[in-house]
Parts: sequence; C-alpha cells; structure tokens
Amino acid sequence: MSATPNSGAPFTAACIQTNTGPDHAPSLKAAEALIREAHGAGADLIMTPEVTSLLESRRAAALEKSLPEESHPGIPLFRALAAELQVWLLAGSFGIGLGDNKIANRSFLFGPDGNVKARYDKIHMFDVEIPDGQTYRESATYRAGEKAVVTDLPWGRLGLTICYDLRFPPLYRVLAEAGASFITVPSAFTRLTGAAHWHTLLKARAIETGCYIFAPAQCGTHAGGRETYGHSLIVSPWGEVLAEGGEEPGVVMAKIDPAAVGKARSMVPSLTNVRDYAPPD
Ligand SMILES: O=C(O)CNC(=O)[C@H](CS)NC(=O)CCC(=O)C(=O)O
Repeated sequence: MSATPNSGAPFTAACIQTNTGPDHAPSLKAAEALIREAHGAGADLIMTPEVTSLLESRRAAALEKSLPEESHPGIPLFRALAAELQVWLLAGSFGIGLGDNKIANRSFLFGPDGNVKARYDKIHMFDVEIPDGQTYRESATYRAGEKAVVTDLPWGRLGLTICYDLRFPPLYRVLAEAGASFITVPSAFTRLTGAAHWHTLLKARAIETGCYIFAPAQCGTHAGGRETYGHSLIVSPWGEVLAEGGEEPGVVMAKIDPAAVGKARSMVPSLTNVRDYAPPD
C-alpha cells in the first residue's frame, strides 16, 4: 500500500539492533538479514544504528577503512534493498571518507524508488572521558555536520539526528518547529552511559517535541573491547515506550499512528507556549 505524502495513515516502524564489527562486508550482511526479517514482519520504515557497516575504534584503522560515497558498499546495498522490498530505509549512519583525514558520520534515507532522499551529518561530537576503559574523541576522526535536516515520508515529516546529538535538546526543538512528527536517533551509546541515561533522554525528547522517537542501537561487545548498550527504543509522542530491544541483535517493531502527534501536542501544547525571555543579570 503506498500512502500519499503526509497522509497521516498508520504504518509500521522497525529498528534494527546490530553488533557491528570492524569490517564492512560481514557487518552489512548481518544488517541485511535483519532488514529482510523486519520486512517479512510487515515493516514500512526500517532503520539501522549508527555506524551500520563498520565499528572501528582505532583512529588510524577507521580512517584507512573509510570510503567515499562513490565506493561505499553500504550505499548500493541499501538502495537495492529499499527498492526490492519497497520500504523506506534509514542507514543510521555510514562513516563516509571525506579525503582529508576526516570522516562524516552520515545518515542516509533511501526511498522505495532506491534513491537517497536525505543525508544528515552528525552535529555533536562525542569528546568525552567516561570511566569505561575507553577514551572517546570523535572530533579527532570525524568532521561535524553544521545543518539540521528534515525530510518528508509518506506519513509525515522526519527529523534526523545521531547518537550524542540526543543530549542537545535545542536541535530537537528546531526539528519539531520545522514540522517533524518523527525523529530518528540511530546510536552506539556506551554501555555505561546508556544504562544511566538512555531511556530518560529518549523519553524526554519525545515528550518535549511531541514527536515519535525511533532509536535503533548498537549492542554487545565490539572489536577492541568497546561495549554498547543496545535497548533500541520506539517512544510515542506522549513518552510511552512502544517497543524495546534487549542486549542481543534483533528487530524491534511498533505500529505508528501519526494522529498521536497532534493528540499529545493538544494535551500539553508546550511547543506553542514557547516564549522569548531576557537572560539573567
Ligand atoms: O566512532 C564510531 O565508530 C561510532 N560513533 C560512536 O560510537 C559515537 C561517537 S564515539 N558514540 C556516541 O556518540 C556515544 C554517545 C554516548 O554514549 C552518550 O552520549 O552517552
């Protein structure tokens, strides 16, 4: 069934949860199997986590293995899958080599015609020291994006974000004010910070924006001993968890009713009650 643009018709969303490894081919193969599983279960919109094709924590190796869009193996694969399965498909991110010792952490949305409908480069860089045995200095390897992105799905407007962006509520406000009904947060949250903050932050962003939040996540132990939190989440605009993954790879699905966006916002119209105010003295 193909809906007209912004039809507001209900649809089924699926978050793919993966344990991505340090090589493109096996990681993409594992993601493809789960995408096919989600399609078989009736998904219309299928989303994968941050760094779907390669999770490589060593800077030199990440740079060496990164590829430009023209030769990245994930792009023709996802184009072909979206067209074959007739679904909307979000690659949560692929690391795209920019040719200057930097990588873009870039989401791609593919339409059922196999074309790229939107690109978004992660804006906020995870330069953080947490006591989990790893140091995270994303800005050493990645070039930060500088522009917020929304795009239209057949069921309403989608805003794109990635992982650590989740901690910066003004970006979500901007997306909601630009008309988003749904926001994607593909992630590779650390196990330690995820256990402490993941559910709370995702529910808060859903409640503040009155948007559905789709958060496909990396899980498990990766090359180099890095651990991600899993628990892919689909949250309603009222802040209810509609579906949640565990700690293993798999598919998390929920029925999405775009009318719930208007309902949540009419119960608590905080987006329209926003005010400008002077800073403190
Ligand atoms: O570098 C890669 O290979 C993939 N990128 C990531 O894993 C990114 C940057 S290191 N991770 C996060 O943003 C975690 C955020 C987080 O865990 C938090 O906000 O608590």
